[in-house]
Amino acid sequence: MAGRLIYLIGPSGSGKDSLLDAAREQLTAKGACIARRVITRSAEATGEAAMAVSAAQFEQMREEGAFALHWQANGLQYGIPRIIDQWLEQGHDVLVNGSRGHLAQARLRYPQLQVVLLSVAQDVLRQRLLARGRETPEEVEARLARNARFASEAREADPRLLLLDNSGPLAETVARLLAHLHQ
Ligand SMILES: Nc1ncnc2c1ncn2[C@@H]1O[C@H](COP(=O)(O)OP(=O)(O)O)[C@@H](O)[C@H]1O
Ligand SMILES: O=P(O)(O)OC[C@H]1O[C@H](OP(=O)(O)OP(=O)(O)O)[C@H](O)[C@@H]1O
Repeated sequence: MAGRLIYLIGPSGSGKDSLLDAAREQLTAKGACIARRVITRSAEATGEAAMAVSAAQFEQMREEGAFALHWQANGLQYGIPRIIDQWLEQGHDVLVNGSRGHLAQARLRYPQLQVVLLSVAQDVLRQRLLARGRETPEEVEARLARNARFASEAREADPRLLLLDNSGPLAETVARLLAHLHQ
């Protein structure tokens, strides 16, 4: 039986990477797989279990069909490796740190994908992004503006989606994600 594709979305800084990292051990123990993103940012600034490549390398990988999904956001290119199709065929659940902007296209390719939407109050979000220290204050504001643009879309989102608030402790968000996946 095919596995489920869990497409995790939410504003920059809402905790997508943190959630996947914190849940990694328990998820893999249950046979789930977490996609490793390919991103055109430097390895130092990747700050996660992602593969950093140059724009030229990304383009070559894209042309060779290396990606199941790929998109552009925040001035960067993001790719989800093709191996997820094999994992899904083998019956593994697959979790992807996805893009809100790419959701419609992702659904075309994976009509059964399940959306998990992380949310965090905007002021908490600003503080977390600044504290993360990866972007400049201007880049943080651009991410917050991008978030605002998606806010209305989220309200009319897929009724089957799981809405996860991550304004509280990360461990609680992890527990709610695992409970949802195992129910
Ligand atoms: N529940 C939480 N409580 C406090 N800080 C959090 C929580 N979740 C994430 N963070 C912090 O917020 C920042 C942004 O999280 P990150 O996982 O990088 O978000 P995203 O992948 O969605 O951009 C990181 O510094 C992270 O440590
Ligand atoms: O369309 P959006 O929902 O805004 O998403 C744009 C991109 O931002 C996130 O990546 P990344 O983790 O690189 O960025 P972030 O850490 O700044 O959120 C997410 O995984 C997308 O790849």
